[in-house]
Amino acid sequence: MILSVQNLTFSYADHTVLEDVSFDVDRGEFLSLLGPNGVGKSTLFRCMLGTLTGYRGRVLVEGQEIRTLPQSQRARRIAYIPQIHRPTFGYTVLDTVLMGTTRHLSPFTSPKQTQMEAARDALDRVGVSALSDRSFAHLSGGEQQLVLIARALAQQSDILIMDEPTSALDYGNQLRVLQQVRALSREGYTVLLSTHNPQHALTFADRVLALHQGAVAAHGPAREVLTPALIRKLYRVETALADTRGGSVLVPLTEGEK
Ligand SMILES: Nc1ncnc2c1ncn2[C@@H]1O[C@H](COP(=O)(O)OP(=O)(O)OP(=O)(O)O)[C@@H](O)[C@H]1O
Repeated sequence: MILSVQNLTFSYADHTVLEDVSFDVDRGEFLSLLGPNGVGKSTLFRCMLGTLTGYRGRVLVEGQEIRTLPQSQRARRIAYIPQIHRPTFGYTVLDTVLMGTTRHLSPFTSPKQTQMEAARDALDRVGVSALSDRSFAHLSGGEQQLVLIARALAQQSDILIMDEPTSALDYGNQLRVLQQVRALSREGYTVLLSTHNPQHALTFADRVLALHQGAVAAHGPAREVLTPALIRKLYRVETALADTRGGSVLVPLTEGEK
């Protein structure tokens, strides 16, 4: 087990968002986090990243409480991959990825050979090294998301936290990014990824953690816990599960079909 969240309770002022949340994550696992808008997915991630520290309970990374680690050590263990945003700055793709290595740099040094190698290797790993000299701002959303993943890999952390990385992407780019993320987990990276699309969890994740009203509603292998009953509880919609050549598919039921 690489991560352990134990009895985590977090409140913003008097608004309790997470209450007594516990789960473990194994090395190399791809865990998908599901739950309705406002349930506390981002809040949970921010506690796990050590950026929110006022929680009760424990967040342990290989037995060490995350909020007691200095920022540089936290970044060595866990990388956060943000949603894409439209940047106004004019960095190249390679410079953007090099920023993932800056905890090794002082403001007065230029990237060393090893950092250049880490950045180029990371771009290569996610299949976008051909974009190295392009302007990051001018890439498509899918390409930008892959570059942000490369930046996290260049940071050389072995745990990747991704908050709705596919929300701004078209269908093809969503699948390409998720395939890439799954490939990284098969290489040994531990991935926690939140999504509003339970089908993505069903197709790509090993396990699912579902939050409902601040608590864990389900936790286990994606194909076992992602049932129409859970979907109804989380999202108040009716679905059916269909077996296809490509795996299980959640099908929304219309009024007449329920
Ligand atoms: N800085 C803050 N101060 C006060 N309340 C906050 C703050 N950030 C989030 N909240 C509240 O905490 C709750 C959980 O928010 P959070 O962003 O973690 O949910 P989420 O599951 O990630 O939502 P979404 O799926 O819509 O992105 C919400 O009710 C939100 O309004």
